[in-house]
Order: sequence, then C-alpha cells, then structure tokens
Amino acid sequence: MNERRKLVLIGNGMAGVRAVEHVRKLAPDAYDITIFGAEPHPNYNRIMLSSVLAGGADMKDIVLNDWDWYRENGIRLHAGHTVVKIDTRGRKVVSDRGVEAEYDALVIATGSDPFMLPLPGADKQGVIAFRDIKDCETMLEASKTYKKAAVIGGGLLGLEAARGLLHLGMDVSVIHIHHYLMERQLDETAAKMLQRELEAQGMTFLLRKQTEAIVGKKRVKGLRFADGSEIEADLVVMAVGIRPNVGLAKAAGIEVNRGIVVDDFMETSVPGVYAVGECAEHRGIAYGLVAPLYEQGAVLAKRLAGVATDGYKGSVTSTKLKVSGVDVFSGGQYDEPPGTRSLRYQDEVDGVYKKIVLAGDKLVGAVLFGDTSDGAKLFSLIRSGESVAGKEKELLLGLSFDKAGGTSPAARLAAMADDEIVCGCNGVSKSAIAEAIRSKGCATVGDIKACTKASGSCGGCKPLVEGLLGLYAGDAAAAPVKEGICGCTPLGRDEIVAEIGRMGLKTVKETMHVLGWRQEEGCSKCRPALNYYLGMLWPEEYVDEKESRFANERYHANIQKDGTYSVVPRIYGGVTSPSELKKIAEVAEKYDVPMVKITGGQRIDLLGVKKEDLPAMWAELDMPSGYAYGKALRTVKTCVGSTFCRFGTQDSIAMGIRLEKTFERLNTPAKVKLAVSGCPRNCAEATIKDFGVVAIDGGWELHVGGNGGVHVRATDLLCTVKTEDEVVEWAGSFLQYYRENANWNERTSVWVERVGLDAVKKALERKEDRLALVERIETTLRRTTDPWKDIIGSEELRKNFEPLSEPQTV
Ligand SMILES: Cc1cc2nc3c(=O)[nH]c(=O)nc-3n(C[C@H](O)[C@H](O)[C@H](O)COP(=O)(O)OP(=O)(O)OC[C@H]3O[C@@H](n4cnc5c(N)ncnc54)[C@H](O)[C@@H]3O)c2cc1C
Ligand SMILES: NC(=O)c1ccc[n+]([C@@H]2O[C@H](COP(=O)([O-])OP(=O)(O)OC[C@H]3O[C@@H](n4cnc5c(N)ncnc54)[C@H](O)[C@@H]3O)[C@@H](O)[C@H]2O)c1
Ligand code: SF4
Ligand code: FES
Repeated sequence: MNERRKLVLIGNGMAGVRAVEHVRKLAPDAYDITIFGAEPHPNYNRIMLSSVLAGGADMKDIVLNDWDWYRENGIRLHAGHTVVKIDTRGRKVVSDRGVEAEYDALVIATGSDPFMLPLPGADKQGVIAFRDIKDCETMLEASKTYKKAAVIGGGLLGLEAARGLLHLGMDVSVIHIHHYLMERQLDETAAKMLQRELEAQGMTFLLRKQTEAIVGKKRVKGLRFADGSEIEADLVVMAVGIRPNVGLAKAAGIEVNRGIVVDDFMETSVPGVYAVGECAEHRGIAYGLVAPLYEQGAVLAKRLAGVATDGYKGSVTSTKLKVSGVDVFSGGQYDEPPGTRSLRYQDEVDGVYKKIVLAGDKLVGAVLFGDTSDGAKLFSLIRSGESVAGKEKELLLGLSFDKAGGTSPAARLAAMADDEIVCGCNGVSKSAIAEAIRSKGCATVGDIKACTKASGSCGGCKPLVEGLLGLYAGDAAAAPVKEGICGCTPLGRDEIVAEIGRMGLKTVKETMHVLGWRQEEGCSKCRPALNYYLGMLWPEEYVDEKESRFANERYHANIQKDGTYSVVPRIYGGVTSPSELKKIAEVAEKYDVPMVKITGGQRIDLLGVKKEDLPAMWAELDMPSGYAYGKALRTVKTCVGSTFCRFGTQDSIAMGIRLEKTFERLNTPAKVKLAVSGCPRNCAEATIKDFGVVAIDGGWELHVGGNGGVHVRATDLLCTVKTEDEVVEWAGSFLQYYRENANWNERTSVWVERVGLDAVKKALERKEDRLALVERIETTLRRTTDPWKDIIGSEELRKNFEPLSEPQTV
C-alpha cells in the first residue's frame, strides 16, 4: 500500500478547512493531515460573528467542525499555534510553541488581518477590530460597562458591527470617510436609502470624516477628526478593510504581491506550496467573501487529490448586508463605468430601489434595496453572461411584480430556473436543493445544510431554502420513496456505478466518503456490493478488499452449520480421472473428512473440514478451487454428449470443459452456473442454468436467465449459433454484460426478468459490441489467480486459518 503523503494546512479558518473537507472526500487515504490554527478554537463560521453580536446566534452555534470532527477524520490539529516559519527547502513548518511538521504539500490559508489605522492612540484599551471570536467577546463584554461606541468604516463589516452594538444597547456612531456608505458595493441612491433606514434604527452617521487621533488616557475616551471636531467613545471598532496575511509566506521567499500570488491551481511560486482564501491573490485579485474562497478550495482539493480540474478562473461576486430589517443586495458591476447602460426603479414610498447594469446585451451588475428577492436570479444571469436582450425591463421590475400586483413567494420560487444559485456562499443551485428534498430525504433546513451546505455560511439564503422546502416537501411525501442499495445511502446501484466511474473513485472507503454515506463504515449489504462494483469497473488496478466479503469468500470454503467447512475442488465439466479420485480419497481419509458427496453440479464435496486443516488439504489435493462458496462461476455441468451417447449431436463435454476453463475464477454479481447438453433431450438441465447451451443439428442453442432454486425459472432462448467459438464469444459477452449491469447479489434469472430479454439481446446483437464485452471480460480474467494456491504460498494468509482467528462478522 502507498504511504500517505503529508499535508499541512496553516490556518484553521473557513477557506482552508473547507478545502481539507473536500480533500478528505475525494481522497480519504491520500494524506496524513496536520492543521495549525492561531486561534484556540476549532474551525468556526466567522461570518456569523455579526449574528452573534446582533443576537441572532449563539457562540456555540457557529462551530463548523467541532473537536470530534478532527479526531474522527484523523486530522492532527494544533489549535492555538501560530506558524512562525516555513522552511521550503526542508519542507517543514514551525509553530511559535516549537512544534514542527514536515510536509509533502503545504496549504497556506492564513486569511487576512484587519487593517488598523495607524492613528495616534490606536493602542489604547477599547480600540479593537472585528475579525474573530475574541473581538466579538470584547464587544459583548464592553457593552455591559460602556455606553458609547464608535465604528470607523461604513462598509459591510462596519455596519454589521454597528448593528450588533446597537442591539447590545450602545449608542453607535459610524464614521465614514466617503460621502456615502458602502461605496464599494452600492451607488449613492441605494446608500442614502440605506443610511435613512439605519438612522431610523438608531445609528448616527458622520460622513466625509477623517479620524486624526484616538483620545483618552489608558482607555479610549473619544475620537478627534481632521476638521477639528471630536466625539466621545469608550469603544472604538475599526472596520476599514482587510489586508491579506502574507508575512509568513513573504519571509519564506514565496512570491507575494497584495496577496500570496497563486496560479489557476492555487499553487504559489514554490512548487508544492499552495495558498487559498483571503491570503491568496489570483489574477491580481484577493477576495474577501466566502463564495470565491470556497470555489478556490474546491479546485485546490481536486489538485491535491489528483482529480482532473480546469482550474480556478476567478469569480464574479455578490454581497448582502446582514442587518435585520434592511435588505441590500449588490452583485457584479454596481457602478456604471463607460460602455455600460443602466435601468433604475425607485419607489420612495415603499423604500424600494433597483438598478441593473448592462454591457451590450448582457447583464453585468445589479443593486437592490428594499426588495432583494430577485437577487439570486439576477446574479445567475450576471454569472452566466447570457443575452438578456428584450428582457431588460422585465428583469428590472422583476418577478415580484405582475399585473395583478405581485406574485406569491411560492410562485416566484417555482418560476426560478433549475440552475439558479440559491445559496451564493456555497454555490448551491435550486435543483441541488430540490434533489436533496425529493431524493435524499431532507425534511428540514438543517438536513439541507448537512446535505448540500446551503444556508450554512451567511444564512442569507435561509428563507429561500425554507421556501423550497415548502414547495417540494409535498412532492417528497407523494413521490415513491427512492430506495438506495441499503440504509446507508439513498443512491441506487446505477447512480453509484456511474459516480464511481465519473469521479474515478478507487476504494470502498473513498466511495462512501465522496458519495456521502450516512454510516461511515457502511453495512454488510453495501460493503460487498461496492467491493464488487469497484472490482468490475477497475479490473486492472482494484485490490479486492477481503474485509468487505462474506466469511465464505474470505475463507474460500463454505461454512457449514456446525462451523466446519467444505472443500470442493474444480472438476472441469464434471469429468475426473482415477488418479484424481485417488488423491481426493486419500486426502479425505487423512483429514478424517466425515462426508464425501457428489453435488448437483457434478462435483465432489468434502464436508465437515476443520478450518485449520483447509490450507494443508488444498496443498495436498493440488487442484484448483471449485469456487463453490463464491459469487462467481461455479460449475459447468455436462452430459456425455456425442462422445458416448447415441443421441448426441455435439461434443458437450469438450464444450463444457472449454467454457469452464475459459471463465473459471470469474467474479460475478451473484453465483453463476452453466450447463451444456449434447442434444435437445437436455440431460444436463441446461434450461435452468444462468447460461445454458443445448446442442442441435449443426449448431447450438444458447439459453439465459434460468434458475433451479427456490424460484424455478426456465431460460429464455438468446440465440442459435453454429460454432464452438461463437458459443464462447456469446457466453463471454453475456456474462460481462451481466457483470456490468446487474445489481450485486442479483441472479441472472431476476436480472433478465427485470431488464427484459430484448434489452439483453439488443446489447449483444452487434458483433463489435460483443467483442468489446469479451475484451473487457478477458482483462478481468487475466488478473485472476487461484485463491487456494495464493493461500498455500503465503505465510501471512495462512495465519488467518489458525484456530484463534475466528471471523468476527459473517
Ligand atoms: C464579522 C464578519 C462577517 C463576515 N460576513 C461575511 C458574509 O456575510 N459573507 C461573506 O462571504 N464573507 C463574510 N465575511 C468574510 C469571511 O468571513 C472571510 O472571507 C473568510 O472567513 C475568509 O476565510 P479564510 O480562511 O481565508 O480566512 P479566515 O477565516 O480568517 O482564517 C484564517 C485563519 O488562519 C489563522 N492564521 C493566520 N496566520 C496564521 C499562522 N501563521 N499560523 C496559524 N494560523 C494562522 C487565523 O487565526 C485564522 O483563524 C465576514 C467576515 C467577518 C469578520
Ligand atoms: N455581509 C458581508 O458580505 C460581509 C460582512 C462583513 C464583512 N465582510 C467582508 O469582510 C471584509 C472586511 O469588511 P470591511 O467592511 O472592513 O471592508 P471594506 O473594504 O469592504 O470596507 C471598508 C470601508 O471603510 C471605509 N474606510 C476606509 N478608511 C476609512 C477611514 N480612515 N475612516 C472611515 N472609513 C474608512 C471605506 O471607505 C470602506 O467603505 C471584506 O472583505 C468584506 O467583504 C462581508
Ligand atoms: S442430452 Fe442428449 S446427448 Fe446428452 S446425454 Fe442426454 S441424450 Fe445424450
Ligand atoms: S447565501 Fe450565504 S449561506 Fe447561502
């Protein structure tokens, strides 16, 4: 087995940990992961700090991945450790507490530092930023003692901080350098409407104000401005922008501009060192919102997992202010640079403002105030870049307005396009949410969050998600419950096989992770099924997972009701010889085999064998395994045929032996039995076999889908052929088609009934299709070895047969 590579992440924040989550899903066993986080907390939702301050959430609600998550995922977390050095030559990092970690791949996700204005008095007590839990706690604490707060910066962060402080009962003044608020997201009209609304909530604004000094003794007492005026303040929050945290990278010689310079695969100038999140600069842009950072993380994870990706191409961003009672949306180009046109709608009575910005026939930006319900739709159009020619006015007035004076929210949701992004932070579309509700059994917003991540970041899309729940929950109840292959997953066999192929999943564990198994370890139904599907899809590279097989297949012998085993050597076509019989008899005597029996499939069964005697008996028999225990080709039964029988028209024995030698050891979804009869009298009972061959004058009839067990089913005639070669070709293509399309544990009799004989005939009617199937079955067969011989030849494998190593699960 390959040794795991070492992945080190610096920064236990939103972007870095999201990327690690993806890596864990895509390649669960590829990396040994170590995370350093300067903050003494598990990964939390920084965005929600605004809500904690404003009373909309509790500090304990904002944890994204708790301590257990790291443990359960085998991730070493050094919380409260700041990495102080990256040694790119020695490929290791060192923390301020002296912990070193070597890496094969390093991800820098150090986020940003809040920009602190270098003002005289900026070091006084009560002057803080708003970036982390500590800042939030400081504000919560200060509000208990102090009354007057000043927030410097009227951007998104400043206004959300101000709203929180207002909620905590403080008098809040917002000092802004520009002549209107949020000038990086809004035009002046929207900003003025916003200001009026926030003033109505109790905020005071000082615009076009340049702070000159922070006054006070030990603790801040107030602010002095460049125009000579002053205000009182015993808490000052600076929210004047952020700076990518690049010091560590720069000191390590990694190329740094405003952020750490990365290519489309998030790789820095030093190979094997990546950067993601706010600290990274991609094509000249360092982003400060989670949506683009999560997109970056998804690309980086693919890169680290070795999954093909086109790379990150940059993002168009949109923002929503998280202040209750105020709806503000801004997406794409919010101002109107030369070459663009805009359409506006302004309703001072209801306090609604809308602007869309067009470049040619494309929508490039939108600003909404008072009614942001069309934000998601407009943003989807901005991102898609499709032509909106002729629809401009409709877009401006929006779906929220119709001739009757407004459509219902449900009708609006229903009218949303399937690919429209509902959760901007996590890039989750309407159809993905619909799928979660209808097929994955999600019945609450929490379920949808767990399943798709929608609503798990800023929470702004929660009303939409709730609306979609209302819209589809009825469907989910009415729709037939979709049956997964077991209780661990809602996915059916075809979806699983398609996903394994599409995403190149290579192990049982990886498949369960990536496809979101409800139970991490799976169960006795899905584990062997996945083991089979993976082996079928990747015959040349997949290593059979013994622990995913039932006891019979792990021990290569059938366990009997008294705990003993049976030994059935392969006897091709049911034809043996005196010397072979002697050998079997000697072994049976030597090991005190209580019963020797001829089976229904013309084999000799040595029953009542002790587990510890199995390897020695196999060695002494020196015959191949008869696979009487496996989901595999079991027997090819033959009649005497033309060699001795006077009715025989063809040599059924030779035909049967050839088929058995060609397909022995073949792994199949369920057991497979063949038979060959030398004439239509059919003494080998070929018409109750999975693949039955019946000789006729000048050729052979090929029958499929028979069963002689509990549910007896006579075969269907597949076709008639002339030569033995054709028999082998049809048998191979039929068996491979069955292998590729049946459910695990589904006998051909059930499968043929389910898919219909016509579908099978159609799939095999063209010679080139048959040959392609034959080629694939041959690839699989080439890789098989005799399991008894493998065990005899391996001391390690033989240990499993020692008396104490009883199987735990059957
Ligand atoms: C109050 C607030 C509200 C926000 N609201 C929104 C919103 O509504 N929508 C939105 O899209 N975005 C919002 N953001 C921005 C969003 O939170 C950030 O874009 C996002 O958290 C950035 O993720 P990151 O992983 O790059 O950085 P961070 O989440 O900051 O993580 C970086 C981590 O690295 C650690 N670190 C730094 N240096 C080292 C070192 N040398 N060693 C070890 N650890 C180190 C830091 O302590 C930090 O924990 C908001 C931000 C704040 C502060
Ligand atoms: N709802 C959201 O999406 C949300 C909420 C909070 C934070 N954030 C993100 O967090 C980051 C930080 O937010 P931010 O608001 O600090 O950054 P910002 O750069 O968006 O806004 C800073 C504001 O401070 C003003 N300013 C600059 N210097 C000033 C001075 N000397 N005096 C007064 N005002 C001054 C600027 O004019 C600007 O409007 C951003 O990336 C932002 O996108 C997003
Ligand atoms: S099937 Fe025909 S050839 Fe075979 S043993 Fe019976 S009678 Fe003879
Ligand atoms: S839009 Fe932010 S969580 Fe969905």
